[in-house]
Amino acid sequence: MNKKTLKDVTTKGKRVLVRCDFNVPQDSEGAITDDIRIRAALPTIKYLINSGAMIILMSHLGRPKGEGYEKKYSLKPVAQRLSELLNLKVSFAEDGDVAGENAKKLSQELKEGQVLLLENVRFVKGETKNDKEFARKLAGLGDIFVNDAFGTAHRAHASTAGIADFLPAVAGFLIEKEIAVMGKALDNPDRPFVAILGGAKVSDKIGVINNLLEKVDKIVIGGGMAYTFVKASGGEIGKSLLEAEKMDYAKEMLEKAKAKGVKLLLPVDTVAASEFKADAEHRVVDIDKIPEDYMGLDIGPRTVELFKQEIKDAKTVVWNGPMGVFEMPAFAVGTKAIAEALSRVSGTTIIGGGDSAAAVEQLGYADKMTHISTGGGASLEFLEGLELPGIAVLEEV
Ligand SMILES: Nc1ncnc2c1ncn2[C@@H]1O[C@H](COP(=O)(O)OP(=O)(O)OP(=O)(O)O)[C@@H](O)[C@H]1O
Ligand SMILES: O=C(O)[C@H](O)COP(=O)(O)O
Repeated sequence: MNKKTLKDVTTKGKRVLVRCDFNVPQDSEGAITDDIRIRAALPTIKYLINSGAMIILMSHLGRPKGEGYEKKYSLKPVAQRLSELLNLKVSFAEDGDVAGENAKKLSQELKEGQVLLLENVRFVKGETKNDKEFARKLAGLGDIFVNDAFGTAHRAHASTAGIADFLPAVAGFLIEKEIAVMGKALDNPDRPFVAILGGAKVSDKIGVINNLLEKVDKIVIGGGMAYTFVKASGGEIGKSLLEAEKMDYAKEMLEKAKAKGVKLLLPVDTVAASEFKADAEHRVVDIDKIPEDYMGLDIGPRTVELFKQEIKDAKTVVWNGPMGVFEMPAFAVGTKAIAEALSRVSGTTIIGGGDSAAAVEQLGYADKMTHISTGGGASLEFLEGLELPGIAVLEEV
């Protein structure tokens, strides 16, 4: 990486603003169900503690609308978990303005080696708009900016990009590690190279397929991503997740794959449910014959076998996005089967995304994978070969 890191700057006695990606999955009560992203930030935070910096952490959580404090999206549970993991008090700036009076006061009071977490930066509209004034306000809290939020490095937001206009900006250890490991695996990948896409952020991630078709030998599409393709091919998808404006694009991608000789695989069957609920009535149906009032919430058994066959002999696999609503046991079968199939691949396996990583970890396959990236969309954009805005703004060596 040709970017400066933490080690290239003096941090002792400095207020260091660190952008992390603490966008962790939570249950309906707000309890954190997977803390990989918090643990992944610890090397940077511990280094700063030991170097005598005053540490001010920033993150987003979920996608609030930018209209001030909302309990559901508060980072307070993250402050508690972080404090347990560090075995150290982590102050929390309860502040709907994020960088308002309370945050200012608490950041001024920090002593060397102490840690403060700000509230969810997306409580302020200016964050996702990369607003200059909000970036300036955040920057006003510190002396140095460290970006360690690999999972959010594909967003040009105030706390990931704009802030670098006002402070010296360097990379944290997580960003450094992600780029090193993925760069090495993906620079000249062993083939067959297979990408598996799923999840629910369809409009966000469907766009990567165009570039992926230039890089991979096969693309396997499951999860919420599949139904737009099925519908675009003339299938009946009932109430399944659909990105209607992307249907033409999906059609184009199916044609492009054919023209390029890249195998693009869609599910052949699905577990369709009467509602989006853990105990909903459900049954297996053909992927293109989902009844009108049903929705596909997992890949079906024939699809599992088909996908497993395609993965078996791969030499490089990148997986992003679960195959179904794995948080509900009735719809977790496909994701579990794919995770298991990946754990047997002898080549390089890279898992990207908050939920995909959580699924692999919960199933006990984490140590069977080459790399579990903290980035979902970010790792896909990295794989596409795009420059991530949160990294582009950092100072060069
Ligand atoms: N068929 C489906 N219908 C609706 N939701 C689905 C379906 N399949 C998977 N999902 C949901 O997709 C979500 C995960 O998607 P997402 O695209 O956010 O992946 P991710 O691995 O978390 O990546 P990122 O870190 O980019 O968010 C899960 O909460 C899961 O329940
Ligand atoms: O989960 C992610 O992929 C990152 O935290 C980025 O979140 P976003 O897609 O809401 O920007």
